Amino acid sequence: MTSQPSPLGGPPPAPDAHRAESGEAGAAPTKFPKVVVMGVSGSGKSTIGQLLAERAGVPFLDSDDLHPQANKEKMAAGEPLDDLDRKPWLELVAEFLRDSEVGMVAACSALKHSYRDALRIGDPDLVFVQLTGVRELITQRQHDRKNHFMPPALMQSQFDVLEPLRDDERGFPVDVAGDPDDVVDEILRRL
Ligand SMILES: Nc1ncnc2c1ncn2[C@@H]1O[C@H](COP(=O)(O)OP(=O)(O)OP(=O)(O)O)[C@@H](O)[C@H]1O
Ligand SMILES: O=C(O)[C@H](O)[C@@H](O)[C@H](O)[C@H](O)CO
Repeated sequence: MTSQPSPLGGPPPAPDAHRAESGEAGAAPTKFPKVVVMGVSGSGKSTIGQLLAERAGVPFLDSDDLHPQANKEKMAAGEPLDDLDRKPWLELVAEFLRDSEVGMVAACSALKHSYRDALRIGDPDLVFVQLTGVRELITQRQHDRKNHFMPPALMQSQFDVLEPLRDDERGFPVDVAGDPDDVVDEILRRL
């Protein structure tokens, strides 16, 4: 990972920024983990991921920025990505996760178990926050969003491909019906 401009955004690294909120006074600060905010298109990965990173004081990576141009063009043309399209992209995201010396938040669809396995190569302790919600709500939000390469016609394939988190995967689902600040409050409580 040398020639690519860094898509890592957010404030400077602050490894101790996330402190135990309910711990006793003087409790040791907890180190913020590497977190992947995952889910189908329109579930709010970019919105929630960015806000979570801001509130935790850690860098944010939007994995959409790492898609090869060919992937973006394929989606824009109404064709869903397949495993082969996603493989090099997931490897790149895993590299960013591996190379970060501090906790961070990445927004990445990570729809299948095998994709999450590929990301865990970057950090075996990754925590996945799966954004969930009623399909109509997510589809509506995705539809209402402007200026994005992902066409609403691909929503069906996103839900078809999604394999929800299994019990043996570190992480938890979070409902996205509420406003973004409330969703992030819940994530911070549960991390
Ligand atoms: N909790 C929320 N409440 C209201 N609107 C939301 C919420 N979360 C996201 N949105 C809106 O829904 C739309 C989709 O959100 P966003 O772009 O963050 O999703 P995404 O999962 O990153 O999508 P994609 O993977 O296609 O980039 C945006 O217009 C965003 O402002
Ligand atoms: O795995 C995938 O199919 C892709 O990552 C998509 O989820 C898009 O990147 C995203 O939704 C578009 O914004």
